[in-house]
Amino acid sequence: MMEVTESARAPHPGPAHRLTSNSDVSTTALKGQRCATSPHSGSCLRWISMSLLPVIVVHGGAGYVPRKHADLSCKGVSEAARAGYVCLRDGLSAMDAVVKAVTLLEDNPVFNAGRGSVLTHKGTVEMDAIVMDGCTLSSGAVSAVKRIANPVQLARLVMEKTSHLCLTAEGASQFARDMGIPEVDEESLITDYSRMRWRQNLSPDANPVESQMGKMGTVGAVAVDLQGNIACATSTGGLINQMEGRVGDTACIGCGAYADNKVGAVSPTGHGEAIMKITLSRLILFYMEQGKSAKEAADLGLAYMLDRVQGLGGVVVVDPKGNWAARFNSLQMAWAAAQGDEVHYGLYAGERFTQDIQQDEAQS
Ligand SMILES: NC(=O)C[C@H](N)C(=O)O
Repeated sequence: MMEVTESARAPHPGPAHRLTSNSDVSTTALKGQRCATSPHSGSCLRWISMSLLPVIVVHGGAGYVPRKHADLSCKGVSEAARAGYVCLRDGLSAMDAVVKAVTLLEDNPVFNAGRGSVLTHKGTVEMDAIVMDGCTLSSGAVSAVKRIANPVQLARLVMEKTSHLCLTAEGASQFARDMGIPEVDEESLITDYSRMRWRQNLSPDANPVESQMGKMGTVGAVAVDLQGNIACATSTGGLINQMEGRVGDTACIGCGAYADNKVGAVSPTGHGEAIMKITLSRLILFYMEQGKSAKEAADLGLAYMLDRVQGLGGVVVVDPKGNWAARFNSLQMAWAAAQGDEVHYGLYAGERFTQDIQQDEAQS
């Protein structure tokens, strides 16, 4: 994994910051667990941590974050993690929490998802999103969907209201209309920054593959709730100047997300074609099934992707006990984790800031 020395960058404005020197952005194993059965989950048996649950970990995309977006990215992921954590603390499900967090990130124009999505070669917005429930292995996804503000919510409806796993393009739009989801003006999803980068990449001497790393910004979340149920969600505008109709990893189960109460959950970001070639999310969970920790498995999966298909990216990972990891081999990845009434976040490798959630709530 890329080792970046501790950044001189100041943490984003806000109370109660401290910079830790902990370069291991993941939790350690814990003591004191019990086994429990949820009234909602039938036969799902889970090991529940007394101290590490609930937990949510979010990311705002791997790649290079422009300097002017660095603080906004950290603020965005911290707020999303915090909002998801409040859901969990209030007893809502892991699925509620990841959808809440990803919805906020989609609404934030700093990220490449929902509002702020990158543009296709033709200058249009086509988005992919997925959710997965680790108790039942139910999943829902949409791909190449247009003119809706929150694709992650549509993905959840695909999971809950249809017998399918993925709806695409016009079929997904028709389903959104059937579900009463309002259509938004495409312009409202497009930022000046996205349009500027689209124009730059239309020029004949542009290198769109290289510039992918300039704004990846896909968003995602993984969570374990108080019942020990696990869920994940991922949402993206895709790759800069991608072909119309391109379906990336985000809409594909096992690639752009996977959650299983027995093992953990993964939400990745990075070059979608590389992620799909090695089915990154499921691969990382496979390593965890073999006994690797969340951090070890994340590093092994990312190293394999780099070695085998020269793909860069990042992941957030949780296991059923609430151990988590945020790992990446790109230059940056905005991430945040909320656990034990603290939010940890960072942007460069080895960087970790911490805020106290209760103290912040008392001050606001
Ligand atoms: N920003 C990203 O992570 C891109 C996304 N994985 C895709 O290829 O569509």
